[in-house]
Amino acid sequence: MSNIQVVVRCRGRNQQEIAAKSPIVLDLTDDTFSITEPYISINQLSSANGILGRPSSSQDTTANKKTYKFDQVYGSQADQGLLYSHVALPLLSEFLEGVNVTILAYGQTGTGKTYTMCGFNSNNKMDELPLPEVAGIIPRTLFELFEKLEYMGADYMVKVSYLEIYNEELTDLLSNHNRKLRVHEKVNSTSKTGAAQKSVGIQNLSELCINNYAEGIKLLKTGFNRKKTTATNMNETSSRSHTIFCIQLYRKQENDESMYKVSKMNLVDLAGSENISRSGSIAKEAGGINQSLLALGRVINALNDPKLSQHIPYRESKLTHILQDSLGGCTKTALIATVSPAQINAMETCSTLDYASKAKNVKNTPQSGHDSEVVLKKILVKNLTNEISQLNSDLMATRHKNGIYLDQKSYKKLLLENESLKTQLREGSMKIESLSKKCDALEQSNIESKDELSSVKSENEVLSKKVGSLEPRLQDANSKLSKRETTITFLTEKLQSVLEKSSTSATMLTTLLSIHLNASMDLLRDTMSIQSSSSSVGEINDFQKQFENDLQNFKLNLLSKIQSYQENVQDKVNGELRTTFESLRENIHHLHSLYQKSHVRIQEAMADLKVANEKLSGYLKEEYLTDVEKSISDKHKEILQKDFLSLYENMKSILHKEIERSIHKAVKGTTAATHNEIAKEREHVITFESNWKDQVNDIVPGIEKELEENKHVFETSNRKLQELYSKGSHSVESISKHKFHLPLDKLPDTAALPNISKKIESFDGLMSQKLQEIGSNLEHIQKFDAKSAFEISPLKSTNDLSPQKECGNSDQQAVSSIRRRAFSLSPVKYNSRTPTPSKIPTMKRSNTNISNEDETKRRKVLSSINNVI
Ligand SMILES: Nc1ncnc2c1ncn2[C@@H]1O[C@H](COP(=O)(O)OP(=O)(O)OP(=O)(O)O)[C@@H](O)[C@H]1O
Repeated sequence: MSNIQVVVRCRGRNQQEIAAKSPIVLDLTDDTFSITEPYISINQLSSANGILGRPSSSQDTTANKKTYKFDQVYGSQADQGLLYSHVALPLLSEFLEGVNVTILAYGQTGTGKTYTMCGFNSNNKMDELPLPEVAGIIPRTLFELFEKLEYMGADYMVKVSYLEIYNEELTDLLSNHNRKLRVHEKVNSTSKTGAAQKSVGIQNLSELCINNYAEGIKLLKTGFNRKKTTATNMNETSSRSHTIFCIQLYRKQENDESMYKVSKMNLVDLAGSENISRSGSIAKEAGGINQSLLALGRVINALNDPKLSQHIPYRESKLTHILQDSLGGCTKTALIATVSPAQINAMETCSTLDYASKAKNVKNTPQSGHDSEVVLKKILVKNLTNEISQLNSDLMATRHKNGIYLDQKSYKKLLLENESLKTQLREGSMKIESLSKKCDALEQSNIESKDELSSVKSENEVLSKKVGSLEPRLQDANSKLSKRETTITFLTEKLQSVLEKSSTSATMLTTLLSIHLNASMDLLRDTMSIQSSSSSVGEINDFQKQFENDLQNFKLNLLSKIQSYQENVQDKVNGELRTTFESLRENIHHLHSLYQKSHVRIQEAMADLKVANEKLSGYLKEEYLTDVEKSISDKHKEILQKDFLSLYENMKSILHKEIERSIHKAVKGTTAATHNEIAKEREHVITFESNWKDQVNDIVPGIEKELEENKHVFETSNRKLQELYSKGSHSVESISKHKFHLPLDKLPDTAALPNISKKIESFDGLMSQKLQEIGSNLEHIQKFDAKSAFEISPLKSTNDLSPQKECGNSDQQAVSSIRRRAFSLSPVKYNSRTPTPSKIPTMKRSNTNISNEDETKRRKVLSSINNVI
């Protein structure tokens, strides 16, 4: 078992951070690289963004410092080569030994994940060697892999694939086809140990063979350019997706030549783990990215916690499902956490470091040698042969025809795919339907919530109106209360003064009474002293005593009464009035607190309403409306497509009908016109025929006569010729006889030769005279024809029917053409040396208005009549 190796890479401050004058808050043991003291501290707990998260127990925390420890820490001075040689190269060696390895780059957007993994930019050319300084882990690994394989002289095969995970959707970055990719678990039953091993694979993902570094880098570049990137606040070319570049190595085993060891290297560039609002990424997208990253976090948490380790939630996201083996599985894994040193990113840096320190505790059980996946050579060759034969059959099919052709198997496969796509489409449309229903329901609920909102608003308005109306009343009550309070104090004061006055007057009264009493007593005493001598002194004494007693009683009575009155007043003032006053005050307080509570409640309700309103409008703006817009546009597209198809069909049928109707009309019109023409022509022909017959009847006897005469001349000439011939032949025979039977000393008689030649010459003259006579006769016939209503027209051969040619021909040509035509019609063979004019003249109507078409028709008719005749 070994822990995931966790490495932190801190880049230097970028332009944005420098421009923001954001100070460096990260403290590293070494600005380049530290493996012996791999500490990293954040200097400030509070940042511009607020309080940073609480440190976990494994971190040292002083008041303003939070320190983490990792396996390796790289600073801004560390270059690509250094990181590669310490992190990737050891893993490459293990990979060559047959161990599955994974390197993950994790961190906030713009901190250098893609830089670390690929190092591409528009200027550098990775396909040129030596590798540029900025080349990241993938190009360096590809280069080193082939170097090592060549050095080892191993029998190997390398395949690569490039996968993108964007919003939980998989894309094959090395394929032009948009085939649906599916994560599936496969069982590698060909393990050497015989035990069935499970691994996660991706159906339909292209795995392309590469033979050298250049081929590998070409594929990497192709896939890299297809990645989804957007400009965010933090990075102009921010990768919005997770990508996995996978290298698979099949290496022949040294001890068993029939077996190939298979190892896999996953090079993962994760999407930014940023805070949505700060990075400026689209909410849904960031949600999708974070869903995978959160799932990754949960997997790491579960792997950390023995209680949760019973069920590791690998299937919560595509990313964790695919990387199942890399986290807590049989793969040797390294995580590179990239961070920014600036204070403005301190929050994200802290959360990245927290994440990374949790990952540090995850334990994997990398397998090497006999435990790793082994494939029989036969199976490997069989797989490859199948692949090649399929490609070949596709190629053959394509070569034999133009366009894209597939062999039967591929076609069937395509059909199956097509069928499954159709099913998916159906499912999709069903989903759309259900979604649109949900949309409707949402719309309904939205309307309801709007209604609710408006009713709450109106209630709120009523309440605020009530509050408004209550406020002056409360103020009124308050002022009344204060007035009453002043009245009460005034009254109390008055009462107090009255009481004081009454007590003083009572005292005064008592003193006055006692003075008076004392005076009366003195008077009485005086009277008594005067009357002491008298008899009634005893009575007077008694009366005096009685009077004194009564007076005393009265005094006491008065005092007690005054006291009770005073107490009564006091009680009244201190008791009832106070209680009334207290209850009044309490009431006012109660009323005030009630007012304040209702005010607070109303304000809370207003804030809640505002939040709900914002949420609703945000939801409506960002998700609901986008979804609705998308579904509406999809529906629109679908409807438009349908409409277009039906329109197209309608147009087609209308056009067909129109064409048929036009053809029918044209045929009808042409037939009628033709019939008309034929009828007209027939009339013409009939007239011509009768004329012709008349003409022929006139001409024929002359011709017959001429012929008869010529016949006679011919016969005589013929006879003469025959005679001459027989004579000649006799002479020849006799000559030859003479030649062969005469003795050599006897020469033939050459004196007869001049005679013979003379005879031949005279015969020749006779013949030419006769021929001249025939010619003049024919001229005579022609002249005769020209005078009549018809002229003898050259009956052209079919090749000479064009009117221009006819018009352009000279008389000479016309005559020769008459002759040619006549010969072509005559059964007598054409003799170019002695052309014989046709005995049956062809005719042409002298009327020049007749169109060429009519002319042609007429000629045809005449020629056919000619033939018949
Ligand atoms: N260590 C480094 N040295 C030099 N430049 C760096 C370093 N790290 C990153 N950069 C530069 O910072 C910029 C952003 O880097 P990068 O695109 O790799 O970020 P990221 O983490 O992959 O972002 P995102 O998640 O948005 O794709 C790039 O221009 C890159 O060249």
